Amino acid sequence: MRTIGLMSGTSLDGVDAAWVETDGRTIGRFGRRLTLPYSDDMRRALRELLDLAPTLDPGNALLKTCEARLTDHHAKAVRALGEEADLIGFHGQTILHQPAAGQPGAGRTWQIGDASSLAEATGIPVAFDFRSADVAAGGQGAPLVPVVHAAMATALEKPLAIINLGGVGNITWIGRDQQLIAFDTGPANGPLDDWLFRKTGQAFDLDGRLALSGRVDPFVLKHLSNHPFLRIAPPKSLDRQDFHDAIRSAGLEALSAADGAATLVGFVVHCVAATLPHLPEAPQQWLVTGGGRRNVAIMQALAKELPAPVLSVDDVGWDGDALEAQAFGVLAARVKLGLPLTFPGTTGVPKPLTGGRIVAATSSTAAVARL
Ligand SMILES: Nc1ncnc2c1ncn2[C@@H]1O[C@H](COP(=O)(O)OP(=O)(O)OP(=O)(O)O)[C@@H](O)[C@H]1O
Ligand SMILES: CC(=O)N[C@H]1[C@@H]2OC[C@@H](O2)[C@@H](O)[C@@H]1O[C@H](C)C(=O)O
Repeated sequence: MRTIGLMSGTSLDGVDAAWVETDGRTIGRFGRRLTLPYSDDMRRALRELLDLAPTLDPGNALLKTCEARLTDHHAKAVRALGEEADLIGFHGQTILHQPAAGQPGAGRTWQIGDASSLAEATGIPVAFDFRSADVAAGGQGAPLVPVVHAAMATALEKPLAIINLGGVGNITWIGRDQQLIAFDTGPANGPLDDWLFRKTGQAFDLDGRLALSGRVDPFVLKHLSNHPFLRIAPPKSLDRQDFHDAIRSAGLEALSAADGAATLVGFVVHCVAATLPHLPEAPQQWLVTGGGRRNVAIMQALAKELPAPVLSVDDVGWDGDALEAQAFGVLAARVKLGLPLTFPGTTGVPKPLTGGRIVAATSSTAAVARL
């Protein structure tokens, strides 16, 4: 199947799009990929939505405008890619994530984006709503990408850890017998980006330069490191805003911009190291993906903290900028083929679970024609 995966992650930096040929279990070929960044205005509107999301009415005007703009931005990304495809995997933008572990029907996860409009705009069927069946079954609804990591890592030595450092961090651990364990590690670039924006007006700490010029404050780091999330056994997942209050009250505000950035980097890395007690066996190597792998301060601190070599996924031939988008291309194929998306070891569902829905351009065209 020729698919286009589309991901708009928690860092709100833009839409990643990637072309993949796949049968859902294996990858035939990766094709073109691109990122279509959001304007500052769009990023501001999305961030506002995240703050409002817990009490947001589905008919809210800002929500509707944002959703339409977001969908349009995804359609532009597909057009810019300029590739033919049989299916699009459209993650949408998570604005709220509140799973209720082990309680079927009690949690919720909310990704905005209008799949029918995207199918209409592109003429390609769209797989979407990847997380809600899992949450409805009492799973965490995240992470979803681990099954794709496992498909890509067949030739690599195990046990292996893949760390994704986006707005939030997550880990995929693959054992010698292909056992899969995955969960969110803690905040990653989200709080760091917010700090940089507040203190310097920059969207993020380019290459970690500011953090490298600062010093970790041991008291603030200790305070943050006591967060109970880190001790909870997996499965576990996070909303981008989950650590917001903890970070606000940790004493960060008294620090300089550079020391605050260094301390937040220290915390991101501590969260990764804190996964070790939750893993059946220490990884032989750690592969880092997501934008955080470009932050030199993060990569240096990871290499110091972790007991095995730390590499970027690009070092084993993967594309760390495209990986999540590629994964949603593969997951789209899995939706179409009725293959499971989530597993007891990834989201805590009792047994492997299918998910997602597909909408085709023709159905919505027919619906429009009937009006
Ligand atoms: N050159 C760089 N130097 C430092 N940090 C960078 C660099 N490039 C990207 N980043 C960081 O990576 C972030 C984007 O990462 P990524 O695209 O993996 O996140 P995402 O996919 O939106 O999030 P998630 O995986 O949580 O859904 C940026 O917000 C920024 O903080
Ligand atoms: C609810 C949600 O959108 N979660 C994201 C977020 O960003 C990183 C981490 O938190 C991960 O659990 C997940 O994304 C990746 C793509 C996943 O599901 O594998």
